[in-house]
This record gives sequence, structure tokens and C-alpha cells, in this order.
Amino acid sequence: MSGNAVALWEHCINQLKAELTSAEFNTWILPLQARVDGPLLRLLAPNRFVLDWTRKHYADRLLELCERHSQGQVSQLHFEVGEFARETSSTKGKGARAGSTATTAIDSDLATRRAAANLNADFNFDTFVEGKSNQLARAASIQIARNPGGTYNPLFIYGGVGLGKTHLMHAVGNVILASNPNARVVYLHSERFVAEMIKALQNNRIEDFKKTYRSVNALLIDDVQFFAGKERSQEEFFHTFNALLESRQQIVLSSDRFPKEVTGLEERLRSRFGWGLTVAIDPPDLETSVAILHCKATQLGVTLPEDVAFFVGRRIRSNIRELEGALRRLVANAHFTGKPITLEFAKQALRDVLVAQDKQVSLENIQRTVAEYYKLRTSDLLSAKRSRSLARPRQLAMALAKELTKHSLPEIGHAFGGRDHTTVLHATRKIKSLRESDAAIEEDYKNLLRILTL
Ligand SMILES: Nc1ncnc2c1ncn2[C@@H]1O[C@H](COP(=O)(O)OP(=O)(O)OP(=O)(O)O)[C@@H](O)[C@H]1O
Repeated sequence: MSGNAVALWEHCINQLKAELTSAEFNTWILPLQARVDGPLLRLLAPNRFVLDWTRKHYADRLLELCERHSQGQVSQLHFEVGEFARETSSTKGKGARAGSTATTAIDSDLATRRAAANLNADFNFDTFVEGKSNQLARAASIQIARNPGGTYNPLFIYGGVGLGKTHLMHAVGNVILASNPNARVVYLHSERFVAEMIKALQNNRIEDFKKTYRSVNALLIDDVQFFAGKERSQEEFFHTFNALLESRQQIVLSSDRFPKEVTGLEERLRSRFGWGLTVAIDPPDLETSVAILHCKATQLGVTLPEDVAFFVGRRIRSNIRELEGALRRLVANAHFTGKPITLEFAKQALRDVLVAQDKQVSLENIQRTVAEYYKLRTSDLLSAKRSRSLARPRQLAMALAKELTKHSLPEIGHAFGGRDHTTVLHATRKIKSLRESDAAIEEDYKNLLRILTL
């Protein structure tokens, strides 16, 4: 099946997944295998029952999706009972018939399993740029993807917004799925876990819910800080967590802070989060930002001149998602106007973004700038460690956050590793008095103000 045909089938299953309940999707759509032969979409069902039901209830919708997505090129459906041959090492690369049929089945199968697991195929290790800031997290993720349920369990990835935690989790899931055709992987945002659990409770299906999550080979839960304050969900997750760990299945978790500092979680859960391996992702340094820009530009089919990449990387420092947004805007602008992407063009096209960026000094930006200034890691700045070499820069960063942003004291405390608002208040007062008595602090403060408002 060509890339287009795979994309067509992926489109169909993603649409149906959004339209159907997960029970319907898992029962009727998930077992199907697909193949495109000219204008024909051939669907293989594992048995007569699935075939009849799917044809009766979903054929019209599937045909509609196919026609629309393929712009009329695929316009017929054909259902059969059966299974495409899987590719084995003995059929790999042999004659056209075995090769093409086998690859087709594997591709469509993988696409279906990926959709069922909520995984994005674009988030993989090939598209993840390595830098000092994410080296350890990347290496640990690769290790786990190759050897799930092994030594590092759970893997806990933490770091600020938009720095690649989700990307790495998907990459782990994608490798596990691709290397084991029987592996069951589930990626979920913690809020979705909570929502599904509530739905299961309302519909008297909590036993099914438990069974589903306790029978996976890899469970990837994003942003676990959102479990805070949700006791019933924590309880359920705690048991799922234990069951998976006991049966040596892999767990990967992410959060915006270190496990011990996720507030609003039961202590037993917090301590378990730290049982395996905990790795940080920090904001990228300039070189990594530039490399990421080049990588994303290539994916968009453009080549970015070096000076433009450095300009964008230097000016947009808060997170990688924003870096990507700026690049997309640049590429779209160049496309519409037909102009080449030069430095002048970039300055012009990104004017609004940069003005907004400059005005709105973000908390991440302050943390990252202060960390760079004192040659620390952002994660240390947010940690509970109290050594003087960390405490003073942290207080400075909090004071700068109060001065340069509109965030409240509790919000600032929250962003600095879940600290209390009184800690922030104390920091601002302390820095105010130190600036009057200590020339070095005054100079640091002024330097940082200048860098942040440049
Ligand atoms: N090292 C990297 N190489 C390539 N792309 C990256 C890298 N790090 C992050 N990205 C990209 O940046 C975007 C944001 O990353 P991601 O969604 O993984 O962030 P996150 O840390 O999970 O953020 P959040 O806390 O908001 O969930 C994605 O498009 C991702 O592909």
C-alpha cells in the first residue's frame, strides 16, 4: 500500500475513533485490516459477525470518508473475511507478491493499532533533535522503548511547557508497537484518564475500565500533575500502577515538575513515581533550538538560511511549541507572497509575534534566563534544594517574575516547583533589601532585567 493509501486508512480510522464510543471502535473497527487496490478499499474482517455488522453500520460512512479524502480516487468498498499475511523474516524482501501484500497488511495494521493507542506517528525518535537539555531523557526513552518493563520502571520525564515530553512518550509507544505486533500500548493525558474513569463509574463499567488499563504492556500518562486533588482517580491509578509494575509492564509518566514536588498527590503515589528513573528536560540552548528549527523546516519542505534560524532561535526562547509556531508562520507567509525567506523577510513576517513575545516576558523565560545567567539547570531552580547557590538565584527569579509579569504570587509560587505564595513574597522583599545593601546583587538584577526586556 502506498504512503497515500496508508494515510487514507489512517484518516478513516481517526475519524471513526472520534465519532464512535471506544467500545464500538475497539469491537468493530480495530480488528479490520485494509488495503487499497485502485479505486477499491478492501477490508478484511476476522469473522463473519464482524464483517456483517461493520458492513451494515459503517460502510456508508467509510465510503464517504474515503471518497472525500482521496478526492474521488477510492470510490468502492469490498468486505471479506480473512487476514493479510504478516511479513516474516522469511518473506521479507522476497518476490513482489509476498513483499507487497505483507507490507500492506503490516502498515495498515500498525496504523490502526497506533490510532487505538492514541499515538501520533510523527512523534518519533527520528524527528526528535538531541541536545544537552534533553540528552538524558532521550537516552532513557530509547532504552525503555527497546526494553520495556525492564530496569527503568516507571520512567518519569519532567520539565516545562512545550519542551518535548509528549513527543518522547509517543516515540516510546511507537517503537514498542512497531517492534511487537501483539503489544498493547495506551497513551493518555491524565485528565482523559480521570474523565474515562468518571464515565465508567457513571455507566457501571468500572470493572471494564480496570481491566482495560491493567492489561496493557505500556501505559503512557501525560501531565500527571493534573491528578492533583482528584482522590478517587489517584486511588484507581495507584492500583493500576501497582498491577502493571508487578507484572513488569512499562509505565512512562510526565509532569511539569519533579515527582516529589507534585502537590495535591497522595504521598504513596508521589513516592512511587520516583521508584524507577526520573529524568529532566530543560529548555534548549540556542544551538539545539536552531537544530530543531532546521529539522522542522525540512519536515515542512523548506530550507532555512542559517542567519534566519539563529534569529528566530535567539528571539523565541520560551518553548519549542512557540518556536514551531513562528516557523510555520514564516513558511506560510513566504508561500503566500512567493518571496524567499531572508533575514529581512523573517523580521517583517514575525514582527507581531516578536513584539508580543518581547512584551510578554513569560515565567519560563525568566527561569531559563536566570538559570543560564548563573549557569544552573532550570530544573534545579524549580527543585526543593535549598543550597545558597540555588536559593539566591531562585529568589531573584521570583522577584523578577513579580516585577515583569502580571502573574499573582500563588501563580508564581506554583510555577516555581509548587511553592507557597508566602515564599514568593519573602523572596521579593529579600531581593529588594539586598539590592540596596549588596552591589553584586543589584548588578545581577539590572543585568537580568536588561536581558529579559531587550
Ligand atoms: N528535541 C525536539 N526535537 C524536535 N521537536 C521537538 C523537540 N522537543 C520538542 N519538540 C516539539 O515541540 C512541540 C511541543 O512538544 P511537546 O508537546 O512534546 O511538549 P511537552 O513538553 O509535552 O509540553 P506540555 O507540557 O505542554 O505537554 C512538539 O511539536 C514537539 O515535536
